Amino acid sequence: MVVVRRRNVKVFTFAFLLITVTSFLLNYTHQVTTTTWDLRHLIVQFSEQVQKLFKYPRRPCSCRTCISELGHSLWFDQRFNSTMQPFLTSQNALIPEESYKWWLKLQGEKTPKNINATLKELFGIIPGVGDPLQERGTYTCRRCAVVGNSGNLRQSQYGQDIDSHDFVLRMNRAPTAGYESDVGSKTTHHFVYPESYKELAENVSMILIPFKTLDLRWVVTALTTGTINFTYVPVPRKIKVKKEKILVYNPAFMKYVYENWLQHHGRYPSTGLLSLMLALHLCDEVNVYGFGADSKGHWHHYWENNASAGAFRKTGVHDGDFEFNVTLTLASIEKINFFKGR
Ligand SMILES: CC(=O)N[C@H]1[C@H]([C@H](O)[C@H](O)CO)O[C@](OP(=O)(O)OC[C@H]2O[C@@H](n3ccc(N)nc3=O)[C@H](O)[C@@H]2O)(C(=O)O)C[C@@H]1O
Ligand SMILES: CC(=O)N[C@@H]1[C@@H](O[C@@H]2O[C@H](CO)[C@H](O)[C@H](O)[C@H]2O)[C@@H](O)[C@@H](CO)O[C@H]1O
Repeated sequence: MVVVRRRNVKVFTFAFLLITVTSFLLNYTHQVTTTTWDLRHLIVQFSEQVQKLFKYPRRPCSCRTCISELGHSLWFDQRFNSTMQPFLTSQNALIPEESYKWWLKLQGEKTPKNINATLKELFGIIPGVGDPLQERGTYTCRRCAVVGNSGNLRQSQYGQDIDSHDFVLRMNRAPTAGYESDVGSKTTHHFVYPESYKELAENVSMILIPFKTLDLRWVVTALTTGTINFTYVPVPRKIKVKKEKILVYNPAFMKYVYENWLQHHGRYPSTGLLSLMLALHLCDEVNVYGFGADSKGHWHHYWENNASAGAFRKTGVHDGDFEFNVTLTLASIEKINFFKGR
């Protein structure tokens, strides 16, 4: 009788400990699971969490999985470099010589102004710091939607889903007015270069992607004298964005994207890939919308009716197919979620 009771106490103690430790570990990872008393399932979960705890004593985020956690895909681990800085800031405004040489060739500027003087002038006008996307809170789950401009967004009804993210990143001439049910209405960050600039709402952060020295100088004049109105096409003389809302994409990060992720395909990365890569480094969960062709194989923009338009794949500046494969591979290894639209 006493022996049976002792055994019961042992079994009870073991079950109690198992449940306590498992729930602690699940809590530790903030993993959302449905309650189940299937012992085998519980043990598998338990061992997975123990493995994670040993692998990542301090997890980088509180989502179910965090993008920057390595060890799941060799393909990803060989490309992802968490030390690369996506933004130039007033404190980090130095472009390494090798990156600068590469970047200078992108648009073949004939007589570029001195880069250090240009950056000094720029960061004398914009603070280049203080944006929520630059600051990594400890132990949060930063959910980002990267919204490309593909026609596959039309009739997708993704609007509400896109708007539910903490950060919504859009680019170039993308409109939301009139397309809300498919693309949403929230924008926290908008990627532009002088030739693709569009007026932004007051609360939106503008991320300038500079492809040449003139692009950096354009920001200065567009906020002050309005003297630059032409690059390789006409560009707006003035922009209405608040100085505090302007961020600058790092040319060294651009080179990293070109080498590590694009493996030198195309002349340089597209705005879409540059946006996606920035999100991969700054967000914990990335959901991708509006990339790729529509179901009929057309590569037009969602706000245009010309189904045969497909500059993204035709100009030869970007390798649209290679870029799209990188995106699909990221989705296949569950680093991003890819929403293919219609
Ligand atoms: C004529 C031309 O040069 N078009 C380029 C335009 C154009 O300069 C701007 O819209 C400004 O007017 O910009 C581009 O980009 P664009 O503004 O077209 O689209 C943004 C990003 O969305 C993805 N995309 C777009 C259309 C489509 N059918 N499938 C897609 O996957 C791509 O990742 C794309 O980068 C650019 O900057 O990269 C790429 C385009 O090639
Ligand atoms: C249609 C075309 O080939 N235009 C190029 C132009 O490319 C565009 O550059 C943009 C950034 O400035 C952006 O990357 C866009 O996606 C590209 O199509 C530039 O390379 C420009 C440089 O002088 O030359 C134009 O012919």
